[in-house]
Amino acid sequence: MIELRDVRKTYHNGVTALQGIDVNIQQGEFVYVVGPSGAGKSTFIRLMYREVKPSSGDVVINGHNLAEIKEKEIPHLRRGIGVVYQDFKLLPSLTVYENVSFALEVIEDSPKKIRRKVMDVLDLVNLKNKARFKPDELSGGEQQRVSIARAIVNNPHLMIADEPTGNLDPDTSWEIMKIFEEVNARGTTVIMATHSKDIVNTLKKRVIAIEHGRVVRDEQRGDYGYES
Ligand SMILES: Nc1ncnc2c1ncn2[C@@H]1O[C@H](COP(=O)(O)OP(=O)(O)OP(=O)(O)O)[C@@H](O)[C@H]1O
Repeated sequence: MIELRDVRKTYHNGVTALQGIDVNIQQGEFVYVVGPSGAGKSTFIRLMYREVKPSSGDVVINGHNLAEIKEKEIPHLRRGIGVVYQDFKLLPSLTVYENVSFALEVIEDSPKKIRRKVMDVLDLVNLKNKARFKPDELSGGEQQRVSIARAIVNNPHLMIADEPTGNLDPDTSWEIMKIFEEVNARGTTVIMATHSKDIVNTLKKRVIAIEHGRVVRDEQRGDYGYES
C-alpha cells in the first residue's frame, strides 16, 4: 500500500514540481499517471523509490515513511521495487542474461537457483532464445523487454515505469503492455506515467491526472483526457 500525504516538492533551482499531493494506492492496482509535459509526473513516480525526496509531506510505502528512512535503508526499499525507463538503461557490455542476473539479489541463492530465476523472467518476456545477445543486437521492443525482466527478477511488490513505450512503435507498445498486465495479474502494483492516449483509452485502468503539480483527476477506468 502506498500513501502520499500532502506531498510537496521544490527542486534546488526553485521550481515547484508538486504542490500538495494526496493519493492512496492499494497493493495490486494498475495506475496510469497522465498530464501535460512538465506537470510533475516523473517527480511523482520518482518519489516512490526515493529517487526524489519530498520537500514536505509523507510518502509511506508498506508502512515505511520514505521522508524519514535513512540513506542506508534505501537499497532495502529499492529491492522491493522494479523500475522501467523510457530509454531502457541496459548495460551495453553485458548480455541479456547478465543484465538481468546483475540486478538479482543473490545473497543466498545457489547458482542453479539464480539461473532458474533469470531464465524464468526471460521466458515471461519471451526472450529466452536471446539470453546471450548484447543490447545493441536487439530491437527497441526487445531491449524494453529485457529491462522489464530486470525490473521483476526480484519479484517486486511494485513496478514503476516512466513512459515505457515512449520510444516504441505502436505494435511493440502493445506487446509491452501485455507484459505489464501479466506482471500486474501476478499481484505486483504497477504505476506507469504515459503520454499514450491510445493505451490509456483502450486498456482501461485507474487514471491519476496531474497538472501544475496537483492531482486534478483520479478515476477508476478513466480516460486519457488530453489530445495526444
Ligand atoms: N532534477 C530537477 N531539478 C530541477 N527541476 C526539475 C528536476 N526534475 C524536474 N524538474 C522540474 O519540475 C517540473 C516537473 O517535472 P517532471 O519531470 O516531474 O514533469 P513530467 O510531468 O514528468 O514531464 P514530462 O511529461 O515532460 O516528462 C518541471 O518544471 C521540471 O523542469
